[in-house]
This record gives sequence, C-alpha cells and structure tokens, in this order.
Amino acid sequence: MATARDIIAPSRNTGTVSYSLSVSPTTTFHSPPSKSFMAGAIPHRVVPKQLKPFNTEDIKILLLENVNQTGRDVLTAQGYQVEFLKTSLPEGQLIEKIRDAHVIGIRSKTKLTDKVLREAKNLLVIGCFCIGTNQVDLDYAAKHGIAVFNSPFANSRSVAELVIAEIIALARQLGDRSNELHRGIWNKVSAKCWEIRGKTLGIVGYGHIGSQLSVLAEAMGMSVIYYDILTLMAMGSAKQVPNLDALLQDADFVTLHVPETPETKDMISTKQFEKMKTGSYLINASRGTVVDIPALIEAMRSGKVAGAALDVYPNEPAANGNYFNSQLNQWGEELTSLSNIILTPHIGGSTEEAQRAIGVEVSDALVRYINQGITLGSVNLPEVTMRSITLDEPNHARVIYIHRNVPGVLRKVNEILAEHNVDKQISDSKGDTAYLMADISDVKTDDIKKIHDSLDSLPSRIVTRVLY
Ligand SMILES: NC(=O)c1ccc[n+]([C@@H]2O[C@H](COP(=O)([O-])OP(=O)(O)OC[C@H]3O[C@@H](n4cnc5c(N)ncnc54)[C@H](O)[C@@H]3O)[C@@H](O)[C@H]2O)c1
Ligand SMILES: O=C(O)CC[C@@H](O)C(=O)O
Repeated sequence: MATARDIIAPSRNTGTVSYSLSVSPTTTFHSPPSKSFMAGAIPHRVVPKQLKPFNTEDIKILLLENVNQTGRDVLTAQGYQVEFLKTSLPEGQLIEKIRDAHVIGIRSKTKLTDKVLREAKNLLVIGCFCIGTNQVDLDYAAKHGIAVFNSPFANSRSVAELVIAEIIALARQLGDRSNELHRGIWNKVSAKCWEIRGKTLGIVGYGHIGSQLSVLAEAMGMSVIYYDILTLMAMGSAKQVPNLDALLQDADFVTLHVPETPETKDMISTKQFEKMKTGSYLINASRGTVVDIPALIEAMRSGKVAGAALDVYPNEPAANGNYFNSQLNQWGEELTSLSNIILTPHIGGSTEEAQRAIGVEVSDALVRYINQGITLGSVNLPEVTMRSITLDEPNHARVIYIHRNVPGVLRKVNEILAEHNVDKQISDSKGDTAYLMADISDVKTDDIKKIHDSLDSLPSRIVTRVLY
C-alpha cells in the first residue's frame, strides 16, 4: 500500500506510475556550484529535504562520449543507474538505448535530432557536458518538456590557451619544422616567421572565449580588434569594429568564436578570404560549419592565407581512430597535404581542468532538476527555482507542471490546487513552453495522486511531476 512518502512520477507516454520511495542510498545533498546560489536558495542552517521523483535506482542515465569521472561520481552517488560509454553512438543504436533513459549525458558528437528524441519517451533531461548545444534539437526538446543543460564557460580558458599556442605556432611554422625533424630533415629558416608582438588579432565572436583570448593576447603584446553582433564592453585596450569586413582587412590573425547558427554557416568563405590581408592566418576552434573549407584550401594554395589552425570540422568521427579521411569529409586529403596548417581533433576544451569542472557542473544541474525540478541554467526551458522544501516541513510536495504556453492555464491549475495550502508558487515561460512550480503543505498520498492526475489530464499538459 502506498505510504505518505510515496512518489508519483510521470511516465511521458503512459500517464501516472507510482513508485515506493525506499531509503535513499545517500542522504547527501549535492551543493550547487556557487555559494551565491546556495545563499539565495537556502536559508542559513536550514537542512533541505532531498526530494525524489522516483526510487533513485529507477533513474536510468545514459552517459556517452567519455563524460568525466567527476560527473559520473556525482550521479552514481545519488543511486541512479548510470550506463557509461566512451564513444558516441550511431543513430540506430542511439534510438535503441535512449528509449529506456530518463537522462542522457552527451558532448558535441551525439546528434539528438527530433527523430531520435521522438523515441525517447521517458526522457526528462539532457546534459550537454560541453558549451555547444547545437547538436540537440532544443526546440523539439522544449516543446516536449525535456530540459537541456550545458556548461556555459568551464572550458573557455582551455580554448583561449589553445588559440594562443596556435597563434605562435603558426607565426613560427612550428608544425612544419617539427614534422620535418620527425622525418630527419633539418630545415633552419627565418623567412616568413614572425613574432606576434605588435600584430593584430581579430576576434570574431567576443563572448566567453573571445573575451578571455583578448586578455591573453594583449598580455603578449598583440593589438586586439573584435567583431560581434552585440555591442560588448572591450577588455583592456581591445576595440570593437562595426562589421566583419573591417576586422578582416586589419587583422594579421583571424580567430572564430561564434556559435553554429544559420548566420554563421560558411561565415568565412571565398569573399571573406579576399578581404583578408595577404599572408594572414585563420584559426577556427568554434564549429566546423563556420569555415568553407574548400575556399580555405584555395586561399592557402594561393598564398593569401599563410597558415591555419582547425580544431573543428563539418563532419567529425564518433570515436577516436583512423577516421579522418576523404570519406568523412571529401576534401580530407587536400587539407592534410597543405603546409603550415595545424589540425587538431576538437580538443579545444579537452583539458583535465575543464572536463572535471564540466563533469561536476552539469551533473549537479541534472541532480537539481531530477530531484527538485529546478531549471536554473537550462538553455531551453524558462529558468525557475524556489527555496528547497526542508526536513522540518514534512508532508510537503512539490508540483511541477510543464505546459503549453496558452491562455487560461494558470486558472485551471489554481482550481486544482485551490483545496490545498500552496506555500509558494512560481511560473515562467519561454516561447511555446511554460514551467510552473508549486510547493504544497499538508498533503496526503491520495491528495498527491489526485493532484497529479488532475493536472495530467489538462489539455495544456506537456509533463507533470510531483516530487515528495
Ligand atoms: N573547440 C572546442 O573544443 C570548443 C570549446 C568550447 C566552445 N566551442 C565553440 O565556441 C563557440 C563560442 O563559445 P563561447 O563560449 O565563447 O560562446 P559565447 O556564447 O559566450 O560567445 C559567442 C559570441 O558570438 C557572438 N555571435 C553570435 N552570432 C554571431 C555572428 N553571426 N556574428 C558575430 N558574432 C556572433 C555572440 O553575440 C557572442 O558574443 C561555441 O558556440 C562552441 O561552438 C568550441
Ligand atoms: O567536449 C566536446 O566534445 C565539445 C567541446 C566544445 O566544442 C564545446 O562545445 O564545449
């Protein structure tokens, strides 16, 4: 028989399922990453109660792409079932595996398209253990009540440092000299090798990475100009330029730090190479679609571009191995045959520091969402938080109602909640999707089920969860 500590949890396709809450394998509350978050959300010395939507061992998590051990530790400490794979999965296998999962954790390679997500009937939340979220159909996810979290800046410094290394390496043709010596060839040259002091760095996209890079580049004596669609405060003595052409004509080094969007596709192509200074350099550690690679090959062959560093490609392999060839990208062999081009396998954010920090940050966000419904930091749902239900508030329940953003829903929800004491309630919307959270006191098991079923039967419903 159900007890007052039972949980009513949603099943996306079958409606209500009841789970008995066993003693949690851990009583530890995972602290959110920053103190300021804790200070805002939890009053001093009040112990938050750990809400659970399921028996913790019922939560199935699929982690792909070698998510860092720190992240796995946070999730397994909660008692969730965690399946861990080192690689991404091809679409067919992904669809098979995602059917069971309540949570999926990925990095940049796993494509969560609408076709894949349509099969993910139990999926509550997606964790992107990286910055980019272009690999996920965010709109489909939001419309189906699937929250998406990422780590917006934990690897920014790592990318900025890699780019600094590449600027010097290109200016000094380090890759070529090193490759030659590996083949036994001594080739001591200074022609067309430069200091970077006094040169101009043009940063396209002055966000987390671009602005970090700006500071590092100035510290090494470079002048920095940047172009961004937003007007942004300059770091140090950097100067914003009004458009991309202005940047291209003045920069000795052009480095790209924009997201993958329809506007940034082939942002650097033949016309842009023509505008660049003869003998300048291009660096792309953003996304592979931003540079038209055949146009780059042409610009390098003609001598317009003296060197390039690419960390990202339109098609990237799902796993490590001998895959970077013309079958993957048709220009593969032409690219690898060029001089003074540094090709790296999407390692901009691949440092121990970044991956450890990302592991903790994203896993903490997943735990907060699963256990408490908090959407702070979500990239596709409205950000909603409320102070935690505490241990001295027994028989409280948290109602989460993700619904279509249409008129009249709050009236209906409040009619359902009206018989109860709503301690606190918050609602927000983003596009077509709205998120309501309400804490109710003095509820009994029957009440919880009734509330859940009533909300779940409203036509506006996307997902209903009641956490207790
Ligand atoms: N190589 C790697 O391993 C690696 C690691 C982290 C991030 N990235 C990539 O780098 C990108 C940038 O990361 P970030 O953290 O600095 O992102 P960010 O969101 O902080 O900054 C991106 C900036 O680009 C600007 N922008 C957007 N569209 C633009 C356009 N059409 N023209 C000019 N500016 C435009 C934005 O206004 C913003 O200021 C990410 O989207 C991700 O794809 C790659
Ligand atoms: O670790 C990855 O796979 C992605 C790294 C980077 O492109 C990001 O978006 O953070």
